[in-house]
Amino acid sequence: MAKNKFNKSWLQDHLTDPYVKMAQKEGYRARAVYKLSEIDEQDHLIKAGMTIVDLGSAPGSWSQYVRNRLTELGKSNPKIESGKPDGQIIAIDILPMEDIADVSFIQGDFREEEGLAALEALLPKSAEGKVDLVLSDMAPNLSGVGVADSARMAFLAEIALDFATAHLKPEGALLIKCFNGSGYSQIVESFKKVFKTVASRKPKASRAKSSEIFLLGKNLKPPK
Ligand SMILES: C[S@@+](CC[C@H](N)C(=O)[O-])C[C@H]1O[C@@H](n2cnc3c(N)ncnc32)[C@H](O)[C@@H]1O
Repeated sequence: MAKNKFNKSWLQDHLTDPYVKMAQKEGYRARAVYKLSEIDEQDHLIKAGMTIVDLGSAPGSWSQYVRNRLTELGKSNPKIESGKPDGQIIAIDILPMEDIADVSFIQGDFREEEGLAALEALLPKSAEGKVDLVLSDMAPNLSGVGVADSARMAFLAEIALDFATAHLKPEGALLIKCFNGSGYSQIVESFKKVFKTVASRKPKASRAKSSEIFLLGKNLKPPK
């Protein structure tokens, strides 16, 4: 009964949500795109020529947005073929994702060695060809038990941070989704050990009643 009530209220919110309508109109697969677009507009994350990794990419609206931005930026680079992005996009999700042109997608679990290795195999090989931006909208399947869900989310945040530490260029950035609950302050502390600047973002498209918050780290500190 309680579950039905929850589903009804979610459906009501979804049907009247302006971001859902806008996403449908603009051809994006999820309203989540407006969380990334707002943060990108504020923080100028996406720039021409970047290699960008999208963790937890399905159904694909963040990858679509990144592809659109890099294609827009490619218009002013005569070396880029018309309609092509000026940059590289690599995405991973446990779930399947319908193809997006110019996005290299791996279906795999980022927590598992196999998924991580498949992702790493797609990264640029040259020393100067490291990653510019790592995005993570990964979220666990919620159990409804706050402490357990926060712990799973914190684990995803930690492994995204490990990946970014290993693969980002010194001036690179990492944007991740977190829950502002138990474990959040530890994630912020971990970010502060790795990045010179750390900021939290709560974009308008992120529902006010959700504890979702995004953490942005920029410019790696030199390794000790
Ligand atoms: C909120 S959705 C992402 C939405 C996406 N940013 C978009 O704009 O379409 C979270 C995604 O994280 C994925 N995910 C969760 N844990 C993961 C893991 N360990 N490895 C890969 N993907 C994972 C889920 O399968 C889900 O598709």
